Amino acid sequence: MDITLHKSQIVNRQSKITITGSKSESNRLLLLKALYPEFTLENISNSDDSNLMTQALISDSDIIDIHHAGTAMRFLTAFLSIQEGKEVIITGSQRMKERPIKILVDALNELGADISYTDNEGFPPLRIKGKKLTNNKVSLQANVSSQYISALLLIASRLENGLELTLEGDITSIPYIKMTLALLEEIGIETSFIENTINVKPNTQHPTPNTQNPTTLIVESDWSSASYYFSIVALCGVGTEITLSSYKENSLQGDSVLVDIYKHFGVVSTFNDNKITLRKETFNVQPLTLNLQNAPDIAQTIAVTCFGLGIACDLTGLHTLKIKETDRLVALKTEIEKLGGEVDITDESLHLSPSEKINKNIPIATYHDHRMAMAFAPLALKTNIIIEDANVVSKSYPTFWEDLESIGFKITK
Ligand SMILES: O=C(O)C1=C[C@@H](OP(=O)(O)O)[C@@H](O)[C@H](O)C1
Ligand SMILES: C=C(OP(=O)(O)O)C(=O)O
Repeated sequence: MDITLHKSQIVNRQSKITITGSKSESNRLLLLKALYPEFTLENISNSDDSNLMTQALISDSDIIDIHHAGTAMRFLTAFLSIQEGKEVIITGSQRMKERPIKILVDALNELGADISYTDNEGFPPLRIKGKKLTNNKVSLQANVSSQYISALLLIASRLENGLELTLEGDITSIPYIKMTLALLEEIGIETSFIENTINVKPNTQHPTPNTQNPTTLIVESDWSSASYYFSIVALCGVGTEITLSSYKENSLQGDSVLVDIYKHFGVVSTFNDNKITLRKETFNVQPLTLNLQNAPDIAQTIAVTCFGLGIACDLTGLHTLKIKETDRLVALKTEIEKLGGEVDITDESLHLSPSEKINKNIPIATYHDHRMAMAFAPLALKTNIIIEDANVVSKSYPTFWEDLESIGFKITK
């Protein structure tokens, strides 16, 4: 379904939006709950990816199709490898079959797993014969995707001797690794991360480490989803406010760095009572230079904000973008250039030149990538824009379009 976003204004200058739980935290906690059922979860993400994760964890089918859900694919590969006596094929969308997984499969097999490729070496689908993993030390390349590392950490406490993981090379997306370790600690598992070595202590006895004190874990709302509101406020007039719930100042999510980044565009954030209010203030228009190695999922949002404001930007640390839902660097260049911008990309960077106009009524292709749809939507504050295959947002934020309508966006099918 393609939709048209007509040139819009935020109706209520003090709009409020509630966003559901972080997709990243949810997918970790769902897996941990499958290993340690005693704790309860609140504010789990309503995203397709988390629903797929939930279903896959209880599936007794011998084929699991995880569609476009990258974290679920990686985390389940580790989970299924320790389900003794079970044999499963895990597959996904056409794009998933192009997203590399060899680094994780090699590490699991070195630990003693039995995982093979049904089609192309290095890529899903995988045939996984669940068994007891007997080794406890492994090294892996850390500059391709942190999801491989989190996947290993999530099952580590269930291995006989725990896990000692040595990370080779530059470590990408570090906040996601720290999030995994923090959640393990929250349920009582001991971990350490010193220089390039991570240790997780075993916890093979039943039930959970925290049995005497069963825990309810409340998932903080999704900061990547919040990024689109930072962009909206940045593109609005001075005085516009949007309040988002439920957020905290000390987040486990690396994308909370938005608070600092968007000061550059005059967006001032105030925390109060688990809510964050974004307010547009006057600001000095200046080019933006930023390394996003720790927060790759907000690269599209930031590039489009800069384009909407006519500001130049130099974004680096983007090497993981080409293996996500689509090659996000190529997708950004193609779509911003349709709108009249000028973009240069390398394998890990994006340069946007300053611009003065935005072409009207341009159809934006989304390439099965939720973040393409959501990142371009705020431009409707400047001009009419068409978003192709708009349902793609359900991968992480199913009510995105309704929420935009509630604050004044005019949308027709
Ligand atoms: O662990 C996670 O929840 C994620 C890690 C990041 O992936 P990479 O480490 O591959 O950059 C991020 O882009 C993805 O959306 C979610
Ligand atoms: C990259 C993303 O997700 P995944 O890797 O889990 O498919 C994302 O949500 O931006």
